[in-house]
Amino acid sequence: MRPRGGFGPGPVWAQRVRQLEQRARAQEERIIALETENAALHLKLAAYQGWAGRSVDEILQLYSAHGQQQKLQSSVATHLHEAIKRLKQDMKSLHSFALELSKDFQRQYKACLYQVLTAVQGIQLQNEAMQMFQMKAFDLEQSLQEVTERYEREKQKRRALHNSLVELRGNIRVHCRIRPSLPFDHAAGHSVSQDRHRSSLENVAYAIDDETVLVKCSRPGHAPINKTFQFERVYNATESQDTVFADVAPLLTSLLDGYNVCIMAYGQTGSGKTYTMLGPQLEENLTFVDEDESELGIIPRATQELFRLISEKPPGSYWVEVSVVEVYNNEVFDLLAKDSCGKVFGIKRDVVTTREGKSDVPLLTYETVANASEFLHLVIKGLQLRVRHPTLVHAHSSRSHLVVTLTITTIVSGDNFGTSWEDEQINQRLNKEASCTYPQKRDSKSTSSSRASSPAQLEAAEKLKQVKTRLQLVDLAGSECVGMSGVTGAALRETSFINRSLSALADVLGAIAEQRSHVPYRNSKLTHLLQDSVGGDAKLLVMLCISPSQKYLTESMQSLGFGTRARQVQRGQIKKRNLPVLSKTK
Ligand SMILES: Nc1ncnc2c1ncn2[C@@H]1O[C@H](COP(=O)(O)OP(=O)(O)OP(=O)(O)O)[C@@H](O)[C@H]1O
Repeated sequence: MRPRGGFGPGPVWAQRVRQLEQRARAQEERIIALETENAALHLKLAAYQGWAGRSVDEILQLYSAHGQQQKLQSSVATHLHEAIKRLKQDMKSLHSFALELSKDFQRQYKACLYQVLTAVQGIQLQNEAMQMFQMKAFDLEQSLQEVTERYEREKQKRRALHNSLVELRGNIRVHCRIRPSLPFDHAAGHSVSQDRHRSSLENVAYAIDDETVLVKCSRPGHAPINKTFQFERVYNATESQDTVFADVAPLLTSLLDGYNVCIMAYGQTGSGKTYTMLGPQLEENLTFVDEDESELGIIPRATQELFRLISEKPPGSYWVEVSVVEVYNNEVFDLLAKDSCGKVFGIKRDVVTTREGKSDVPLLTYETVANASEFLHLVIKGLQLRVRHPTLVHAHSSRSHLVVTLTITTIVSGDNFGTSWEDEQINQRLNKEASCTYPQKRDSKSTSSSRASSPAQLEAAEKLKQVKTRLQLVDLAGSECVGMSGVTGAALRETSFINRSLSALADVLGAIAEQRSHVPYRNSKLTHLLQDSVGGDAKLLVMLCISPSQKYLTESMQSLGFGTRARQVQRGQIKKRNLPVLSKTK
C-alpha cells in the first residue's frame, strides 16, 4: 500500500510499493491459480477416488468371480478328473469286454463253421440217401404200375369170366350208384328234432371200391354195424354219367349181336333213377340240351351209341322202332298213341300173354326212328305225359314206371342163317313172334321191305328173314316210405300202387331164384310187361340207385337187399339170336 503525506522518498517508494503490489498481486493470482489448480486436483482426486472405489469394487467382484471361477474350475477339473477316471475304467472294461467278445465270437464262429461243415456233410449224405430212395421209389412205382396193370388185366379177365358166368347162369347184373348229398336232403321232414335231423343228414352209404358198398348202420341204443354189399360195379357220388354209361355201352354191342337187353333203374324215390336213365335236362325241362351232353343219362346215350353202331353196318340192314309206355296205378298207358289230329295222348293198353308164353301189348304204338334225335323227340313227347308230382322227398317225383323199348329189326338172307336145329327153331319162333305181335305195323314194314314182283325177287324175298332184338330201358317209380314222402289222398294211392308193383317185381325175382314152377308175373302189370326181360332171355342190368344219407337208411338197405337178391337169380343161359356178321364192306 502507498504511504499517505509528503515526506518520504516519493516516487521511489511508490515505485517500490507498486512493485510490491504487483508482486503481491502476482502472488495472489498465483495463489488463486494454485487454489484453483488445487480444487481441480481435489476434484480429480475425488474422481480418482471414485474410480479407485469402483475399481476396488470391480476388483473385489472380479476377485470373487475369479474365486468362484477358480472354485468352479477346480470342481469341473475334479469332475473331469473323475469322469476321465471313470472313462478310463470304462474303456478298460470295454476293452476287456471287446477282447472277450472277439474271443467268444471266434469260438462261436469255429463252432458254427463246424456245424455248417457237419450239415453240408449231412446234406451230402442225405442227398445220396435221397437219390437212393428216389431210385427205390422209381423201382417201386414201376413195380406198382406193373402190379396195377396186372391187377387191371386180372380184373378184366375176372370180369370177363364173371360176365361169361353171368351169361351162362342167366344172372342179372346189378350196378349200384350212390348219388351225392343234395340240398333237398337237408329239408327237415315233419316233427323231427334238430338233433335227429342233423344226424339224419350224415352220410352212411359209401363206395369202398368199385364193387363194394359199405353201409354204416347205427340205431339209437344199438352198437353200430357195418354192412357190405357186392355188385358187378359200384359208382361213388363223384362218378359221372360218362363213367356210368361206359359200363353199359358193351350191352349195346350185344344187342346188335342178337341179344335182348334190358336196363332197369331201381331205387327209393329221389335216389337218382331218372337222373341216371334220362339225365337232368330231360328230367327237369323235358328238353334235350345239346350243349351239355356230359349230363345226359343212359337212355339218350344208349340211342346215340346204338345208331352209331348201326351206321357201321350196311345201309338198310337194320331198322329201329320205339315205343314209350308208362305203368301208372297198375295200368299200362301208351305214351306215343295219337288222337285223330296227330296229337299224342296216353291211351290205356292191355298186357297179354301170347301163345308162345311171351308178354305183349296189343295195339301199342311203335314209331320208326332213323336217328337219335328223332328218338329223343318222341321220348320227350311221351315224357310230357308221364305223371310226376312233388313229394316231401323231392319236387319232381315220377309216379309211374317208364318203359322205353327200342326194337331193332335186322334183315338177313336165309343163306346167312346158322343151320343148327336150335337156330332154326329160334328163327321160326322169331318170325312167328314178329308176325303176330304187332300185326298192322309189322306187316306193312315187312311188305314194304320185301315186296316182290318177279319169281326171282319172290324167291329172294322168301330168303329174307327178320331178326328182332329188343332194348328195354326202364325208369321205375321210386319205392317209398309213406311217412317219409308225406303223401296223402290220390298220391297215397299212387304210392301204394308203386310199392305193390315193386314188391311184385321182388316176388317174381324170388320165384325165379327159387326156380318155382309158377312165377307170378301177372300179379302186377309191371311184371307182366317186363316178363320177357326179367324172366326171359334178355341180358338184364339193374341199376340200383342209392341216397347216401342216414335219413334214407331203411330205403337204401331195402334197395341193396333187392339188388343182392336180384344177383342171385339164375335164369339159365342167355340166348342169342343168330345174326350174320354184317359190315359195311360186305
Ligand atoms: N348222381 C347225381 N348227381 C347230381 N344230381 C343228382 C344225381 N342223382 C340224382 N340227382 C338229383 O337228385 C334229384 C332226384 O333225382 P331223380 O329225379 O333222378 O330221382 P328218382 O329216383 O328218379 O326219384 P323218383 O323215383 O321220385 O322219380 C334230381 O334233382 C336229380 O337231378
